[in-house]
Amino acid sequence: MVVLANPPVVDQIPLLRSPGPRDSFAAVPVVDLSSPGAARAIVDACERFGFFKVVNHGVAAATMDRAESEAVRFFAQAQADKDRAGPAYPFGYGSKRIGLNGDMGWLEYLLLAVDSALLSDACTVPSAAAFRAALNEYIAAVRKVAVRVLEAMAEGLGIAPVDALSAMVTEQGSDQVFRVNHYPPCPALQGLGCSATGFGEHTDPQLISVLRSNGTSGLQIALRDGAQWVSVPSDRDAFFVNVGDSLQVLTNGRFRSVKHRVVTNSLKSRVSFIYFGGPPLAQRIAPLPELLGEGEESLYREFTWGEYKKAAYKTRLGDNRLAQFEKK
Ligand SMILES: C=C1C[C@]23C[C@@]1(O)CC[C@H]2[C@@]12CC[C@H](O)[C@@](C)(C(=O)O1)[C@H]2[C@@H]3C(=O)O
Ligand SMILES: O=C(O)CCC(=O)C(=O)O
Ligand SMILES: [Fe+2]
Repeated sequence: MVVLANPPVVDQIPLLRSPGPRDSFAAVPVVDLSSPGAARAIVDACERFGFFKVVNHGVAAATMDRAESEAVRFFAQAQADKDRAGPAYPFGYGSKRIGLNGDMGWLEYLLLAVDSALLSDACTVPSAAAFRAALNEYIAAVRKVAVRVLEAMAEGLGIAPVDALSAMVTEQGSDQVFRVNHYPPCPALQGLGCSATGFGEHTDPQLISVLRSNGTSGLQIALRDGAQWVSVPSDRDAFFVNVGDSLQVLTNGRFRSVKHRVVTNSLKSRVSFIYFGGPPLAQRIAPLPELLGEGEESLYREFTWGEYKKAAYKTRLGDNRLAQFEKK
């Protein structure tokens, strides 16, 4: 039997079949955030895919471009300088290792804490004033998008008050995380019919994640409960929203947290920004009463966000983190 070894450069990184043109997800739901139909369209997309694209979001292209070029400048530094911004846990620069339980990907990243609408003062990385200012401008803007999306969800679901969901990510002590990912190209795999895993398959544990990337594709989502992976065509002018595990529980499974992953490109680097909206640690995560039909029970045992986060951070990326909280 012939066993094909990974080329040494991607040793330890799982390989995936390279996406072909037929794997492209042309039907990604697009929500025009300025339209009166946005609330309905968001609920529909969350029920079908747990994922959608947002256009007409009102964030200036200059805000996104500035943050992107500062990030490119950061990652272009010598490895020793970037390492000085590490380790990634609890917050800082990391490379290839994702989480603390053995996951590896072809990427480097900054994992950062957000306090209110700004990078937390406790998070001294990144230290360059221009990069911090650009990220703060971006974070304030993307957080507003997250709030508008969560308000539209509440409206579409018929939940009052309109900030029933958004308040969870804006109130004092909310657990917001911001991540900058850089996936360098992986030319060693060019023409081999496979790609390196950038970020392995997973669901996000929070309520929602709002993602923006440069024009390089790589993001894939799982359709039909993981039976099929499709590539999401990149759009540097739009945001992409993931339903997270906590929102799945708050809606008693009506919205599904979307399984997603990133595959690397052999020639172009991908830079992405992701805002993760999580509630305060003490927030109880349980289905909203308005969403439970008569006699309908929660599908999950009760837990707080702090309990869920602690359990989630003990799991591997691809594990089904919600399974241990499902009622048998
Ligand atoms: C392997 C892991 C990385 C992760 C913590 C975990 O143990 C399981 C959840 C992972 C995830 C996915 C979404 C976000 O990127 C993230 C910051 C999060 O909150 O949960 C990561 C965690 C991480 O990179 O530390
Ligand atoms: O980098 C990306 O495009 C997505 C990464 C992701 O899913 C994550 O950081 O949780
Ligand atoms: Fe994710």
